[in-house]
Amino acid sequence: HPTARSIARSTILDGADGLLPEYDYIIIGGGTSGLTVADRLTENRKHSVLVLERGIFQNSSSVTTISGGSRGLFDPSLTFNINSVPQAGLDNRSIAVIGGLILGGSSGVNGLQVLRGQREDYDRWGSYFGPNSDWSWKGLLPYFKKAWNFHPPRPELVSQFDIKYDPSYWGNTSDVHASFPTTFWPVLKLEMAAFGDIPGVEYPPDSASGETGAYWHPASVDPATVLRSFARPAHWDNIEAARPNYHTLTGQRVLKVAFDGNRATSVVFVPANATDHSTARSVKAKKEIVLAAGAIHTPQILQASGVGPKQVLKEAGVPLVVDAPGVGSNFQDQPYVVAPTFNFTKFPFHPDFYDMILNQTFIAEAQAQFEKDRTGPHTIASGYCGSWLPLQIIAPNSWKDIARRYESQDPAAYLPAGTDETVIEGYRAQQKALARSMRSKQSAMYNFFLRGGYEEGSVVYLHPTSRGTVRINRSDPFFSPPEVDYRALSNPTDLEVLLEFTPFTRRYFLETRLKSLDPVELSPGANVTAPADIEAWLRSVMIPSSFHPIGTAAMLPRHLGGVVDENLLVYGVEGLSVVDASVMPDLPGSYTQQTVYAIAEKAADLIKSRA
Ligand SMILES: Cc1cc2nc3c(=O)[nH]c(=O)nc-3n(C[C@H](O)[C@H](O)[C@H](O)COP(=O)(O)OP(=O)(O)OC[C@H]3O[C@@H](n4cnc5c(N)ncnc54)[C@H](O)[C@@H]3O)c2cc1C
Repeated sequence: HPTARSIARSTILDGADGLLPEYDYIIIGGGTSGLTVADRLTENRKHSVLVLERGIFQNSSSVTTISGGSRGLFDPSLTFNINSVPQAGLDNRSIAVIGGLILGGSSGVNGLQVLRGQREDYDRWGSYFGPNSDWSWKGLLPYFKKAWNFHPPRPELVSQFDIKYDPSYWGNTSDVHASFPTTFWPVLKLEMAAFGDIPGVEYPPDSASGETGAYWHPASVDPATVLRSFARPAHWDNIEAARPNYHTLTGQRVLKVAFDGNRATSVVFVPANATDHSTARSVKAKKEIVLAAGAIHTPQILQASGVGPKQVLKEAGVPLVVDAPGVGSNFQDQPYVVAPTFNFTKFPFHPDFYDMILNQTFIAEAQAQFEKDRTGPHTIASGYCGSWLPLQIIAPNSWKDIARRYESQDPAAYLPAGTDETVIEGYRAQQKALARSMRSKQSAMYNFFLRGGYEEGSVVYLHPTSRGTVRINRSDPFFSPPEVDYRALSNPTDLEVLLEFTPFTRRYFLETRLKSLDPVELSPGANVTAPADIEAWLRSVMIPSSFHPIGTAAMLPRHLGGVVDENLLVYGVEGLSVVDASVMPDLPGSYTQQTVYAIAEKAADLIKSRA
């Protein structure tokens, strides 16, 4: 395929000795957003840029292989893994908080699913600033197009599986690729058609058209190599286009941003394996310091730098630069439940998803085919289809009451005790907007994603109402991981919504054409029907995360607890911005990577425009 343009190749510094004393821009975190922004800022070769990344360059097969989805998730050398605060709402379970810790960040370990939220999601973000904000579907669409290079599915797949797609929602110049495999599991056709048996479910023209419904979507796979397409190969790798103005220093943990008065002037860092400050160094930024350490670590770095809730900083002994109550508040992720799970006891389809796990002959044949011409089952990453549905389809009898009860809550009632007034006001604004989304046909609350096997059951709750926190460790702000508290199910609306998901999912299996496959419920079991029993089961199995953390440095007006403004500049200081998933004020009705790349593209334009 044509390489659309020259990709960056930063000089990768061998230790901190090659550092310049000063750069125009320093980017903290060489992940999904950080490498995208760094590439764009160095394109004209005028500005000097340093990327500081805690992980290292890793190109093992755990990163590149796409067959079966994320392998990095199971390779501890590629990720951080923090234990969350025990979750009172989840039988006191502690949850693994996992993200990419390599050059390329989470884009190098994620599940490769490429999904855009609904139009209303991005319009909602702008609405917090008023009617003229260009944070909107219309304002972001050019950046979605710039961020992604779409490759349509093969014609034979399109006709075999009735796939709808429309390239007009996509671009074709980026080196971040979105593509389809050369084959799909046969049962998916029936499973996708079954969604249409449910009243109200539509099939939009494309997964990226910003609508709800059932659809097929691509994966972040480069179709030319059938390897993972992610921020590092897309925005960093190309040796032919060396950019002398662009340095990358890997294996370094940023401890904090240092200020001269209110101006962010330098970044303090240590080798990633350091356990104290004795080897700390610092490097200066002339124009701007850009935070891109992800939604878990960006708030840690801000707080450790003196930008955060003043009480938290006081308890941690960190001198205050600016009281920013929103830093680390408003933490959100998408709860995930592997169930209800059904087994199709009459299953005339072969092959299926489980052949790639259990059938050694099949796996070997697939491997031979893949080695021959890079086609076949090994081109299948993880999920490529499912449904993203509004509450009124899921809960036809109760959606109005759920939305009404949610809207009438006191916004402070379920936030942590002592939450700042501005953060409460921000939640009040979100509450109004989310209640509207709950009533809208065009905002998805529920997602069922299909794998194409004789067993299915993967449900994601797209717009939880509970809000968590990410705080520095008060006794060791710099070297201990931050304290991550999902506060799962702290808002009772989440349980109300989730209690509707189980009967709805049962309807999908038992009251559509899928009943011809004699589905039998494996988990939690057909006898678990009383709300109290479903609740007990949910509390024991639900994971409050789909690895989509956001919101901890939210782009919201300051009086609504915002941390960054519409230009992504941190309030109350100068020369400091945030460009990663932390800035999303609330979740899109989809997974997050597609949106992170689009935000980063827009961020790069914003930064360049103030150069
Ligand atoms: C296992 C997993 C599966 C996922 N699956 C999907 C999926 O299928 N589809 C989808 O759309 N989304 C998925 N996501 C989410 C998506 O990948 C993320 O939303 C997105 O990549 C986040 O980008 P980011 O730039 O905010 O952060 P990241 O890409 O995580 O980048 C942050 C970078 O900062 C570095 N860093 C952190 N702290 C420091 C420090 N102190 N000093 C220096 N560097 C630091 C990190 O090492 C990392 O490289 C998944 C994520 C994970 C982890």
